[in-house]
Amino acid sequence: MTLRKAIALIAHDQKKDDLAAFAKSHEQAMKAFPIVATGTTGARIIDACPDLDVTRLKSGPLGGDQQIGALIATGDVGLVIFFVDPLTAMPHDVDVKALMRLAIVYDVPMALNRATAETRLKALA
Ligand SMILES: O=C(CO)COP(=O)(O)O
Repeated sequence: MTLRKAIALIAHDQKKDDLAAFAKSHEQAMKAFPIVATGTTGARIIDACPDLDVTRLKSGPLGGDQQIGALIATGDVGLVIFFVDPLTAMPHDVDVKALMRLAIVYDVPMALNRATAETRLKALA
């Protein structure tokens, strides 16, 4: 991991199109940061934004959310953008909750929808 803290990108399945479009429209701003992403989300971001420096972790249900939580705990993540699907039950809901908890514990900004993500990226620029 570089000295610059990473932006973590995560999206539930129903929100992956939205996050890929969001990343495309903010590619320039995000290019200055290493990106970490859960597995399937990361593949979508790499497709949409080939110039971004994306490290793909495990898929969310297989531990990817927890890996991002661990990176928060080690101080390697400076911003989490997580497009959450509020209408679908997830088998790994406890992992998502644990990730949110660590973002709170370590006071790392966590954008859970596009409107918040826009404000956070503007703040970074
Ligand atoms: O499930 C997720 C977040 O909880 C996202 O994982 P994927 O990016 O692998 O779909």
